[in-house]
Amino acid sequence: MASLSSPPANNSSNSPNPGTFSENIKVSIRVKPSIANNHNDMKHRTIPRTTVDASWAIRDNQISSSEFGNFKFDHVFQTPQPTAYVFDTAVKDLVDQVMAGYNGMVFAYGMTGSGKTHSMQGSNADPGIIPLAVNSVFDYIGINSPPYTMFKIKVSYLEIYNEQLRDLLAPSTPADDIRIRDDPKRGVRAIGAKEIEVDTPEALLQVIQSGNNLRRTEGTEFNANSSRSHAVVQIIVESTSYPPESSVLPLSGHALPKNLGSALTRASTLYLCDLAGSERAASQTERRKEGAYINKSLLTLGTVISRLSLGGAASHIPYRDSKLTRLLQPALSGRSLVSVLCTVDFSNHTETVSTLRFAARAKNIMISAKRSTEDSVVSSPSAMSFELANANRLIEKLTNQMQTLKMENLALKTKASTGVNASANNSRPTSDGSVTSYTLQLKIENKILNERIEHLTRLFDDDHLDSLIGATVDDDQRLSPRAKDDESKRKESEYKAYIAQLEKQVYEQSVRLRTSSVGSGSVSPTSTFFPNAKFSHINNGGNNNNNNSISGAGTTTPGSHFNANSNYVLGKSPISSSSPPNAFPSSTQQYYAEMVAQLKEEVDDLKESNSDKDRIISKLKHVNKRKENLTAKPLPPLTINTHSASTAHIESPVHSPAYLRYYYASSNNSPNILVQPLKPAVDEPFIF
Ligand SMILES: Nc1ncnc2c1ncn2[C@@H]1O[C@H](COP(=O)(O)OP(=O)(O)OP(=O)(O)O)[C@@H](O)[C@H]1O
Repeated sequence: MASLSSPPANNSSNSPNPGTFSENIKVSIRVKPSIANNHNDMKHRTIPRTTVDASWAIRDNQISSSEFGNFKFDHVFQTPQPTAYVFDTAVKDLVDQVMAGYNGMVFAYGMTGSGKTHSMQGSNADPGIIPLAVNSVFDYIGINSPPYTMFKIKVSYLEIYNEQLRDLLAPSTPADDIRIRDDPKRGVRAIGAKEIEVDTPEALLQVIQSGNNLRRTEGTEFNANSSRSHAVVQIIVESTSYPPESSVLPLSGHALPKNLGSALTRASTLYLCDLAGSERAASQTERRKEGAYINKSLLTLGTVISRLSLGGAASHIPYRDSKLTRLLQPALSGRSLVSVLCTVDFSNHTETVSTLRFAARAKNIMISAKRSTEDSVVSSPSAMSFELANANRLIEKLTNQMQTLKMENLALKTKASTGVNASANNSRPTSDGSVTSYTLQLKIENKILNERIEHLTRLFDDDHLDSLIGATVDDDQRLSPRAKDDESKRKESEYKAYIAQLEKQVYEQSVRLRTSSVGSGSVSPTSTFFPNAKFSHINNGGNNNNNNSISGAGTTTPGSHFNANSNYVLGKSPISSSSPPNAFPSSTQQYYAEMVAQLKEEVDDLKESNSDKDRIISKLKHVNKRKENLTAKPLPPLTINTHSASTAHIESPVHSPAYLRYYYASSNNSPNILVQPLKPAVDEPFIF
């Protein structure tokens, strides 16, 4: 296996003697899941069958067949290992070594439909080696890079279609303008190909995606989405490492020295290739022509690999026989680290054997990778800004990771506590998930704000207010809350005064009864004597009845005094003038007592309605205050963690379930919102 003759690749040093990295090419096999494992996925029924009957066994990274023998590799991957596992096992170290100044190449090789594009490009659900390598590059810059090292990342993306080079980042560039030449600094490279500098993984992935969109794919008999070209992403890494004295760089706010003296610059390239698949003759002429070119370049690649595997014994390596081998020459020539991923589908034994033989030959190739290095004098001003940029990238990355973890954590908690069964798509954030989530968040925020405005408008609407207060005081007049309050208080004091008056009468009558004889003839109080009157005014002083007249039997007219023409009269004048003392029956005292009790009840009712009003008024004051607060300082936005068509998980700065319930439950169109308060007011999350 690999022997190291240099310090570990990520141990970047400023030693003038660059390390040499000697090892065999790393070769891995990835076995496409069988149709039996994918019976729901008809697109896997693409590989032509052969009649060879052989069964393959996999053990300890060795693939064996009784008919074709044993093949031993660095790794053999099978379902259900995802591409991330393949990457971590077979590619990640190589990417780190490229970051430390070595050239490196990863390519997928195999027959059509066996999973090269699946492995290299992948999908949102199962990202491929290319996007994983991109993230790894920036991880290195943010986390593993040595101090005082600046990185510049550039990318180019070329396609070789029918032996013609095509720039996927500048498709209008004529094929003839892109030439493969020896560059004294970077070795063999495509001159004229566009290189785009990027400083975030997102930007790099976007550039690659724009190239993918231009890549030629066609449906063939063997693969519904077959790559008809070889695609080569080149990530060019330029790094500058400052000498240890850089550590005396003044802190920000102070002037930097004019130059930092001698620094080491390195340039290395990571080649990521998704090759077109070897294939049998197609029925369409166009496909046949493409297939011929594909096969020819793969044949040359096979020959180059075969010759390289002979070591010093091979006299001539035919790099120039195809554009593919010429472009990959720097990576194949033994100076680069190489990891080959061969994809096989056991359902086609002939192609499987052919691929395994290619892989076995590649495994024999010994490489001796050299770390590029060059002394240079670098002036300083950008040093700190690079450090800052690197630190910012790290912060951004860690923040994103934290967000993802929070989302996953919340989704898991929610699932555990509510039994909500998130779909596979929801359980894993997708690359465009944040955009969708952000849009949803804005929509919901918008909805909440609109509803709050409506709610507050309703509360402040005079009609609504009157109906609220009118319901408790039974007042036809549409008064302001304050006027209604005053009115109610006034009535209460009238009642109290009247009760006092009645009590006084009762007292006087009882004194009189004690001192007078009781005559015949009685006046029976009836329930109509004092109906549940709604007194507006009670004559409580200064009138002709000497404060003692009151009448009942029927309703009183609001605002009127008690009517003297009533059926029953209680008062000094009539009693003293026309009735004998016995005009007051013994039951009268009891009656008065009942009347007093009844009036007390009414007073209590009034008090209660008063306190209802107080509550409403204080609520209105509270709402008013909140309205002012809201206008002055809107509530912090809710954070949506995960969502699906029907459920969104939100962290809310508001700790009131009732508040949230109000704002979400009022619309039928709103999704179910699962709210987890930041500082939970309740133990369990609640669902509206
Ligand atoms: N390991 C795997 N796991 C799941 N699906 C796979 C796997 N390998 C391949 N497939 C599926 O098989 C189909 C063909 O794969 P893919 O397009 O990657 O083949 P290819 O080798 O790139 O073919 P071509 O050379 O024609 O471009 C795709 O639908 C892909 O998703």
